[in-house]
Amino acid sequence: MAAQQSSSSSFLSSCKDYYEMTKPNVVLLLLLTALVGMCLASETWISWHILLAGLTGIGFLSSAAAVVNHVVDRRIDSQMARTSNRPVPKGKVTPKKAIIFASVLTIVGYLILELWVNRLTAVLTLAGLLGYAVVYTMYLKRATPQNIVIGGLAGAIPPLLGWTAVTGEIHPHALLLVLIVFTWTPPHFWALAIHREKDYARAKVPMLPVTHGVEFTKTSILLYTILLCVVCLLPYLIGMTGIIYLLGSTLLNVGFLYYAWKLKFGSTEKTAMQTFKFSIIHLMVLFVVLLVDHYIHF
Ligand code: HEM
Ligand SMILES: CC(C)=CCC/C(C)=C/CC/C(C)=C/COP(=O)(O)OP(=O)(O)O
Repeated sequence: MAAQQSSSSSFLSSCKDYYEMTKPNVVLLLLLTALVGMCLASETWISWHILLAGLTGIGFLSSAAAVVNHVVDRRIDSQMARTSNRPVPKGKVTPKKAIIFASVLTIVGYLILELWVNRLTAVLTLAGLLGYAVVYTMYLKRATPQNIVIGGLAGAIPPLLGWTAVTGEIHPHALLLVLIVFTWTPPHFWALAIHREKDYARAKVPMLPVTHGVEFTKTSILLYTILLCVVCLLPYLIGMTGIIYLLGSTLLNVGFLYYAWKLKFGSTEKTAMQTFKFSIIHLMVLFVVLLVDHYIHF
């Protein structure tokens, strides 16, 4: 009885480790942006089977990319306080088992997209996986402080994946959604990188605060946030969205600008982390506002 109990609790804790490697919170936000891409692609309700198969396939391939990142980065992760407790550096999951898990997710996810959605979405999602797991993680992250600017393209692609899942075509409106996430990524990540600068320096990862200093990074965050405000206006200016989006995105952008300004000119120890946390709320609410605006269009 006791042996049975301990084997079931070790099975549960093993499931928890595999789940953790998929970066579930990141993948959930990626899926929200994909869902919004799907809904904005059509004037009518989208079919349930595209919605389910599309989100499952995109979710599986994004999760697979996150698992590969855990394996490739295990040395770096073991040297940073934020990541040293992850399942692979802790030895709770072997790299081999993690790669088998990532492979299963990749094959199943790809087949779902190829068989029940369309080939364009399957291929673009696979490109997103390779962009994050290979181009960003294996190369850019270790090579240049512009790593997250270029690598950010992989994380920005889900709205396009959602759009192509519904229409089978690449549309300029979908690319504009990608541009919003792409411009949002540098202030999102660099705020955290300032807070964790010592971690990155110790692990010898050339993140911007390590190579160019904290002040330069704060200026870059402010400039990208201003750029984000301009990019966020475009959907309204080209008639893609209505007044609800204009009001909602303006409020959110004022909030982001407030944090970016404070970080540069009146920062306390907490401001970088507050800016990072706000960035996540900003993107999440922005995409919900896009959705509301789409269905209640004045
Ligand atoms: C190259 C691009 C990106 C980089 C380098 C990056 C980096 C990071 C890092 C280092 C964390 C902290 C993770 C942790 O504490 O375990 C994080 C958290 C997060 N990121 Fe990003 N990110 C990127 C793109 C994105 C994108 C595109 C999204 C969603 C659309 C996103 C959503 C999130 C969320 C939701 C969290 C919070 C995770 C949690 O609390 O568990 N990130 N990001
Ligand atoms: C198919 C598709 C859309 C794939 C993209 C999927 C994906 C998981 C993108 C997220 C970007 C992200 C969290 C980067 C952080 O990596 P990091 O190594 O800098 O952060 P860490 O130190 O927390 O691991």
